[in-house]
Amino acid sequence: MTSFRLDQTTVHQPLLQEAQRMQRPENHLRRLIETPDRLKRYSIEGCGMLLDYSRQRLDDAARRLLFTLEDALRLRQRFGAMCAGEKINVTENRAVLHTAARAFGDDPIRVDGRDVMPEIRRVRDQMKQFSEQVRSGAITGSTGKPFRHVVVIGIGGSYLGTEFVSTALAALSDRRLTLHYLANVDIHNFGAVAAAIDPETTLWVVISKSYTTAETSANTHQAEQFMRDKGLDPARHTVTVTSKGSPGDDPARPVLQTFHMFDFIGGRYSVTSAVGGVPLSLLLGYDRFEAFLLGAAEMDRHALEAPVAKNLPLIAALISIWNTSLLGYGQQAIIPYASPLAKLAPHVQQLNMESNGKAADIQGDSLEPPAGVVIFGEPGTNAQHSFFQLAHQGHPFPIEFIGVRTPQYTQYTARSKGVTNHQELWANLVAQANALAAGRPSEDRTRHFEGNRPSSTLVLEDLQPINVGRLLSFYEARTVYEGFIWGINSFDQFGVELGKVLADDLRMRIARRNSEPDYDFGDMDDIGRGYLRLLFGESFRGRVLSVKF
Ligand SMILES: O=P(O)(O)OC[C@H]1O[C@H](O)[C@H](O)[C@@H](O)[C@@H]1O
Repeated sequence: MTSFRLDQTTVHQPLLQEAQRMQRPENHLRRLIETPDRLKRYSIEGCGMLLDYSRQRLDDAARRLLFTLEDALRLRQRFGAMCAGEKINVTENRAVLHTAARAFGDDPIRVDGRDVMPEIRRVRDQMKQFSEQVRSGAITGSTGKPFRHVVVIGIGGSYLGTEFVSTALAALSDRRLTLHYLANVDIHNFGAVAAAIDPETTLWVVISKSYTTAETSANTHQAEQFMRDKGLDPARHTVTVTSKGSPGDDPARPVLQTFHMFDFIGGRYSVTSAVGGVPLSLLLGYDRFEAFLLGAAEMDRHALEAPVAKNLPLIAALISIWNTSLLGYGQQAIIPYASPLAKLAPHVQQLNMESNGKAADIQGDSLEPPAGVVIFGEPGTNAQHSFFQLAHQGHPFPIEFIGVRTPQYTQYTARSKGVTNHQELWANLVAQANALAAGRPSEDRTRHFEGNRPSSTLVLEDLQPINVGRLLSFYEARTVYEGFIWGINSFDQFGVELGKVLADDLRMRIARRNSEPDYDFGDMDDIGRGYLRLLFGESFRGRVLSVKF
């Protein structure tokens, strides 16, 4: 039988032995990076990107073995099946076709025998037309004024990826239009947005695949009430991005326009669908959005076609598995030395951790230990001045650094200590990766740097839409490949359900108290009761609080 998960391959035990061998002092990264041509032999280029993994704890023997996983687990073949519309989301019996959202050829992509491309093209055309009409002022708010504020209401996959891309490309945006996000149900979030917009010139873009998400519903109600209070008709200031037939696609509740999402594109993989497409083409212009899609499509092809030794996301996935499941690191950081990529780590947190934080394989059998890795990150150099103390001397974690060769602003060239800001940034990027790898021994333990801390560096030429598209698809493909190696379904998310069910019950009880002031939560469990009493100004024991905190 062919294996579908790492720990069932014949190469698993040998890989564990290789990982053991890497613990020996002679395999310290300080030694590995001194081997001849290390950088040349442990870096690859493709799709306008460079991946340097010379500072990973790998030597030729370990790498050779790691690369055999491609064949043992038929990784690219499985990636191909995904792109061809096979229903690899087995628990939900769905195809996984985020790659179709940026496919531009004439080839059909079929699900259950039906070509999905005509619908995808239709939504793309709709986005192009709508964004052009809004940007030109042909479509206006209800009082005839052009839209100047776009508020995206959505959470999780209906928010994070778009925020990553809009932040990355903000320098190219139409400065007449301001994009705001309303994700959290926290009223502070709504209050801040309400204070920043001008209702007459505001377009609300409600994004929800299900259109039943509690936070999104609450914020949409809040927005509708706010518009009515200002004497404006919310329907004439709203578009929805949602699944066909959802409550957000109800002809009985008309809005300016509805853009469809499809069940074969999961929320966290949906940036290249209308989820990202509507806000990004409003902000940047449709042509820039399309350039972004073309970059993502190019990386999809690379991920599928490049042989393992030259395949950027596949190598990144193998390294991630090597670090997590073989060397035993439980965390990874993404540290872009480019502030426009500040929202990359929050996006990849959802993309990767919601996809791969799983305890069962695709056949429903237990995984011990569970799959997944904790991902976090902040831009450098800021990170150096906050948590890098721990990176250098505390509990170690692998890092993915990202460098950008040409910044978005090239006109500010004042020099400090003989260098420009951008050059200073690069000096730090290179220094950090070296310091982590090589360390610096000292007799004084407080000043001792153990080193041997792995990192990779991804270099992009610039932050134009095409490269941001490539980067987005790189992380998607990396996540998918990791899931294939662990043998899990990276496309469901049952782990988020339990908390929602419990919140439903609590919401009902709070609503009951709102209408029945005598209801004291008496039929609840002790701890839950205590917290709901607290919310209504009583102590855990049911007395009215005298001191407010
Ligand atoms: O797009 P929606 O249906 O509103 O879902 C928004 C988000 O909420 C859920 O809880 C999931 O964890 C996410 O994967 C999803 O993207």
